[in-house]
This record gives sequence, C-alpha cells and structure tokens, in this order.
Amino acid sequence: MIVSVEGVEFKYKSTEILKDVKFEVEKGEVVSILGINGAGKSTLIKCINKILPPKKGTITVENLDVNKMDRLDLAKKVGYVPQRSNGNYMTVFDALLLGRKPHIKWEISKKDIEITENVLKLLDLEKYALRNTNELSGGELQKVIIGRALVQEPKLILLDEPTNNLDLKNQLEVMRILKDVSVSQNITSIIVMHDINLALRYSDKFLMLKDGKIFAEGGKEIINSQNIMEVYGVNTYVHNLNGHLTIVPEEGY
Ligand SMILES: Nc1ncnc2c1ncn2[C@@H]1O[C@H](COP(=O)(O)OP(=O)(O)OP(=O)(O)O)[C@@H](O)[C@H]1O
Repeated sequence: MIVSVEGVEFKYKSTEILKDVKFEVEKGEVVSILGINGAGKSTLIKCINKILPPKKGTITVENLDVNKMDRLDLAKKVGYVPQRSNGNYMTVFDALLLGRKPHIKWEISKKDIEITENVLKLLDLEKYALRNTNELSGGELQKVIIGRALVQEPKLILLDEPTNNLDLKNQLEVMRILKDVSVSQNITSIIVMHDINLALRYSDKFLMLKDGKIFAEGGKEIINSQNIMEVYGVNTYVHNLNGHLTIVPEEGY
C-alpha cells in the first residue's frame, strides 16, 4: 500500500467538503477520482499533498504521516499537477529541470540533466526545449507541468484533470504514459478525471466521490449505470466496444 486515507474531514470555513473519507491505494495503481463539479475532488488531492490541512483524520504516503513530513521530503515522494498553471519566462527545459529541485544537493548533476532530457523526449517536447513556457499553447504547457512531475521521480503523482487542455491524441498519450510508468517504474497515479471513458480505459481503480464521501470504490465493475445515475444524475448505457467498456448517455438523459 502506498497511500492510506483514514477518516479525513475538511472544511472551508464552516462548509464541510470532505466527510470521513477513507480509502487505500496500492503501489503502481492508476486511480481515477470521479464525481460532479464541486464534489471535493481537488480538495482531496490537495489534502494528500499537504496543500490543505484536513481538520480530522490521517493521510499516509509509504506509511509516513503526510502532516508530519517536511515539504522537501514530501516532494521526493509526491508530484502534483494542478488544475491550472501559468507559463513564465523560464524555458521548457529549465521548467522541467525544476522538478529535480527536491533531489539536488549542491549543484545540478549529469543524472538530473539526463532525466530531464528523457522526459523531454517521452512527452515529445524536444522542439520546445528552449522556448519560454509563456509562449506555449495551453496543452503544450500542460504537458510541461506533467513532465516536471515525472522529472521529480516521485513514487506517487497527483493530477487534477490533466487531460483538460489536451487534444485527443495528447489525452491518450498522457494517460498511456501514466499507465506505462505505473507498470515499468511502479509509480502510482491518482487522477481527478471528468472523462469517464478515458478513465475507464487507463485506470485500475476508481473512487466515486459524492456528498463529501467515497460513494463507491473498486475496479471497472463500479462504473455501472446505477452508480453513474447516483453520482452524476445521468441515465447511461454501458457498452462493450471491442473490449472497451464505454459509457454512453441516454438520449435526453
Ligand atoms: N478556497 C476555497 N474557499 C471556499 N470554498 C472553496 C474553496 N475552494 C473550493 N471551494 C468549494 O469547495 C467545494 C469543493 O471544491 P473542489 O475544487 O474540491 O471540487 P471539485 O470536485 O474538484 O470540482 P471541479 O470538478 O469543478 O473541479 C466546492 O463547492 C467549491 O466551491
């Protein structure tokens, strides 16, 4: 087990967002968090990354209590891709290299450069290496931010709607890369997703969040018409298309 969330509660002022959230994630799993807008998905992954402090409960990563870890130690284990990012006057290469920061002691090593170059290649960003990040399209920038999390060589990556800005090919590519690193490097991903079909294709496990609680948790079997109705309020058919489970909303849902 890499992540354990136990009895987590979170409030923004007096508004309760997360109520007794409890789940575990195994090493190397790709996990999608599903739920309607405002369900608390981003809040949950921000709690795991210690950006927000839960009011109650415990979150551990590799059996260490996140709340007791310092930022640097946490950054060696956990990468985070936020919902929105801005570019700046830093080049793509330097923005990726920044992901090595938690590992750099005195100066940048050959290994740091090598890892950065590998991720540049993996995400097909080589042609942008020397361009400033404020001169990229939204999708290109999104890939750089995902790349920076990979350069960090974390055990766990938390991603908040990572495919949002991406065209179809890049959506598939990013999800495939997350799946590949989960298999080849045992890196775990917890991904907030709105596209249920994309989630179905690449995830091992699903967490459906409703009213601040885990409504359903498990494999593909929990992505069924009944649960989708309960969580999203939409009538759907579940089809098996060439071996891929596919959710199709009913006419007039
Ligand atoms: N800084 C904040 N202060 C007060 N309320 C907030 C704050 N951030 C989020 N909220 C509220 O908390 C609730 C959960 O927000 P959160 O961003 O976690 O939802 P989400 O499931 O990620 O939504 P989406 O799918 O729209 O991104 C929402 O009702 C939101 O309006």
